[in-house]
Amino acid sequence: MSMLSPSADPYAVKSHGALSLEAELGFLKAEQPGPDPMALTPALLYLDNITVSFDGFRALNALSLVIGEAEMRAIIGPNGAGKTTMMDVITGKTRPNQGVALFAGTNDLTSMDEAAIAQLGIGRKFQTPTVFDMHSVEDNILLAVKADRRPFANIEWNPSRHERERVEELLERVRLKDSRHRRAGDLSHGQKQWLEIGMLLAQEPRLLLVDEPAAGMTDQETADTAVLLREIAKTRSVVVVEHDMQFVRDLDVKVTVLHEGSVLAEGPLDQVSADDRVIEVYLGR
Ligand SMILES: Nc1ncnc2c1ncn2[C@@H]1O[C@H](COP(=O)(O)OP(=O)(O)OP(=O)(O)O)[C@@H](O)[C@H]1O
Repeated sequence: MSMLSPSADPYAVKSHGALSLEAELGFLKAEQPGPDPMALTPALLYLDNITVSFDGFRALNALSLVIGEAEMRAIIGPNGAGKTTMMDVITGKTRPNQGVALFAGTNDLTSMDEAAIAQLGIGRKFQTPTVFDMHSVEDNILLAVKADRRPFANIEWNPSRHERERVEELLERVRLKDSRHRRAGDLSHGQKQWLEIGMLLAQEPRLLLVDEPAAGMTDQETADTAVLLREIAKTRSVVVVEHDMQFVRDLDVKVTVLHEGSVLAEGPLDQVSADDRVIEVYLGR
């Protein structure tokens, strides 16, 4: 069986869905020696040779990254490494100067606007939670369930049975069932983060981008968030940018280290944290 891998990915990702397109585009690489057990999923997100320049400064420099279906990946790296810029490219906020960004095989993210990319099923959670403080937890989730991505979706306020069931599922999933009647503004910081994750899940994203979820959380909330994201990643792909190394350890997933706009190292946390280059530019500081 043919194996594919982007130029900077040492892992052999089985990329069945994107095979013919990548072959057409000329990305077919040589046979890899053997499958990597951490990467036996079809590619959902495929970035290759992405460069973003701001007035000549390369915030991303020939960045390549592949995320599989239902894979969670942690992205770490020093300030200014390009983590936010990478998320901005994936969500269409920033256009790369060069490179390929494909989603689910055939969707060229570099030619789509932010709304169209969200519609494809890419959800983004920023560091600061944005929930409707004056509304109850339950109503926040219901509003998100109502914000159906399909055109001509029902805009009646009275929730249907299906919508009620969905709200229950989501409240359960993000551990907020007991807080359903509380004002969102009265939740703890960690609970607000979970509420926003629940609102994003209401949109059924195939890929969830999460920016520093553990920042400002208590130790218990941080540990619970790792469990929550691991549950979510059973059925969806998740990319988590994080500086909290204990949280990254709890996620227990493949880690990509960015530095100066490129991938510096990739692999299990124990492996990358023993890498001299990673220690020098990030962990050893
Ligand atoms: N709009 C912009 N104009 C000019 N330079 C920018 C712009 N956006 C980002 N940069 C620069 O690009 C580099 C990468 O920034 P980016 O925010 O992507 O890094 P980061 O890894 O997310 O950092 P942090 O961990 O601090 O959030 C930085 O040097 C930043 O100053």
